Amino acid sequence: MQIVNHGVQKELMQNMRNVAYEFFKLPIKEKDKYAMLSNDIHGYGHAYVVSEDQTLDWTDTLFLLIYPNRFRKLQFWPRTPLEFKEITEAYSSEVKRVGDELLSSLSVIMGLEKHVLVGLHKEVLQGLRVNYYPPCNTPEEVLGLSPHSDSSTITLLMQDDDVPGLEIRHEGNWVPVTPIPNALVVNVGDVIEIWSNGKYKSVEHRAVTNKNKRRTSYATFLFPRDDVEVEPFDHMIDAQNLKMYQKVRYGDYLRQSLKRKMEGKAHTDVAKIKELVIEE
Ligand SMILES: O=C(O)CCC(=O)C(=O)O
Ligand SMILES: [Fe+2]
Repeated sequence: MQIVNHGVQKELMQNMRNVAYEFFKLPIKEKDKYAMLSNDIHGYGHAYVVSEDQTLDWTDTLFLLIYPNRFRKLQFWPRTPLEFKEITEAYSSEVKRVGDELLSSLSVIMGLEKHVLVGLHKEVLQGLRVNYYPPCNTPEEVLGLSPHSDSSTITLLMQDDDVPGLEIRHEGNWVPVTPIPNALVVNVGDVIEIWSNGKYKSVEHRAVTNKNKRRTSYATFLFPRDDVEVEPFDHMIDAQNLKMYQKVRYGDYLRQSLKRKMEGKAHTDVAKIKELVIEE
């Protein structure tokens, strides 16, 4: 879904776009000062290696853990432009407010008290991934971001207003998510899929490239702490809806799925119960 009237000021959204673009415009040498280390998720990085033919996705990314504050690794936060930190903090705190509200509503929709879902995270972790897709001469030959679902609980995504690119898989087809100016796109992530025993499916999506225009997207992921054990809620399981997912430690699940990222939803197999024994 896309949400509007979320209360995040459009000036703040635009400032976030501006500082991110200032960063991606820097020479590679400057950006590489924040380069992601091979065993880490923080910092500036290039695309994931995707398909068997080793095609790279047409994107540069910057990933930062924002909350809880103690998880920040400030050495990976761009110092150019100067306002980057301040604006990223202001933007993220606003998105956090909207995210908390969404988690409360989801909790109620899933038949739980308002605060239960947030509580189950132990702490809600919030990460920001900025994806920068330069214009691409051959958009039919390369993807911006290969098909995947997010390993988060939910994702709140800001798109550029004037350049489409995001597509979701619906009934076997790729359907563009046409940007609504200043809306936030909300994706159901894998954690909701597991908790709901598959009733609310994480959405498979991808980003395509554009021949003439650059595009940037800003994905805020909300997810549980590593030590949280995620499994379907008892009240979502019955004789008609057998338990489809086994208990997984979230940290293990996340690491597994980052390794296999971008093969559609293949990484969710880690949590799926392989053989369902149906008792008469
Ligand atoms: O660029 C987009 O719209 C999609 C980004 C995305 O799916 C992600 O960062 O997980
Ligand atoms: Fe995504």
